[in-house]
Amino acid sequence: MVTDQICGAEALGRTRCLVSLSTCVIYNPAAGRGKALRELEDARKRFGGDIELRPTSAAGHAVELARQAAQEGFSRVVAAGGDGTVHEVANGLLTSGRDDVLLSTWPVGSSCDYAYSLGMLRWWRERSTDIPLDTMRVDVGLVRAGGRERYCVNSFGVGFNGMVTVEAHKIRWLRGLPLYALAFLRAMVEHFQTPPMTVRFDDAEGESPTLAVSVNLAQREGGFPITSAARLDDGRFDYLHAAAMRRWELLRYLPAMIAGNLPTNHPQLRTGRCTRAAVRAGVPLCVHADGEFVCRPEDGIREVEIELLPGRLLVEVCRPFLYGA
Ligand SMILES: Nc1ncnc2c1ncn2[C@@H]1O[C@H](COP(=O)(O)OP(=O)(O)OP(=O)(O)O)[C@@H](O)[C@H]1O
Repeated sequence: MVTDQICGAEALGRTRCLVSLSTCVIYNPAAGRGKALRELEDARKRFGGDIELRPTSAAGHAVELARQAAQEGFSRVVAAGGDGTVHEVANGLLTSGRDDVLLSTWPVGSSCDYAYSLGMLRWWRERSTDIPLDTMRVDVGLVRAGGRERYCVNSFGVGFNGMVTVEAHKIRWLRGLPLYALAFLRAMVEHFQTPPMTVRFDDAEGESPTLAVSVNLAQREGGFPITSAARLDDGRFDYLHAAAMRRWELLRYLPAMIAGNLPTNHPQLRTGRCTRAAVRAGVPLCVHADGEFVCRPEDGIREVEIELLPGRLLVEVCRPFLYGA
């Protein structure tokens, strides 16, 4: 039951609150490699205590908690954690039957790529209590693979990118970009392969050896700004298709990936925009959506597709810091 709760923005005093919002914070105590709890204690002091805090008890639980919060009538649901928590909370809201619930982010996770594009990461880190927050309707992706269906809000990766996620989940002692850079190097050693794949962007289909396919709504994937021109509400995915690359080339381009300036004229690096994409392979695929597994090779799934749903989600943004400005 929602009572008289104070919205986080109102509790900031000088910060403008758009409407009187009832706020439920869903937090992942495991996020940020266990450092989330400390940051949340800090947040409690910053935002005041009159916000409903609900912890997750296991992976996947945030989906259920978010759906429940929307159905109980909360008007704002905060995902406090990393991209995995945002992914789950977004999936809960998008399957709740309500499209007017505001998704906000308290980025206490490891990489927080979505919060980066929303401007919320810098807002959070700078403790920018006098900068007003705003709302924005953004696009989401609907992913289908082997009878599974789920929403994605930030990034979608097939092949090598999925294997980087496998390695990132094994590393407990790093956070953010260093974590994903190490996971990248490990994946390069352990899982480098370029099997033939049939890749379709809208109606253009082609078959080629493929290292990785990224189809992103936002700018960063695993901390790397590989689709840095992406806009959250432009009705398009930004994609990067890394075809028949060699190991040494991948290593050579790591600094460019970190800096967000991959070459635009490399014959094996194809970029563009689309509203639908599909990948089919002769080998089982490793696929992530927002850093969470859609499928791993052991699932035996060889086909995956993603479709853009324009303006499906209402999110809280910090406009001065939008897109990492
Ligand atoms: N109570 C919990 N116990 C263990 N794992 C959990 C719990 N709640 C959520 N999880 C899982 O923890 C994983 C990591 O969460 P999250 O992505 O939010 O943090 P992170 O990995 O630190 O951040 P990022 O994805 O931005 O690098 C997710 O797969 C999520 O499902």
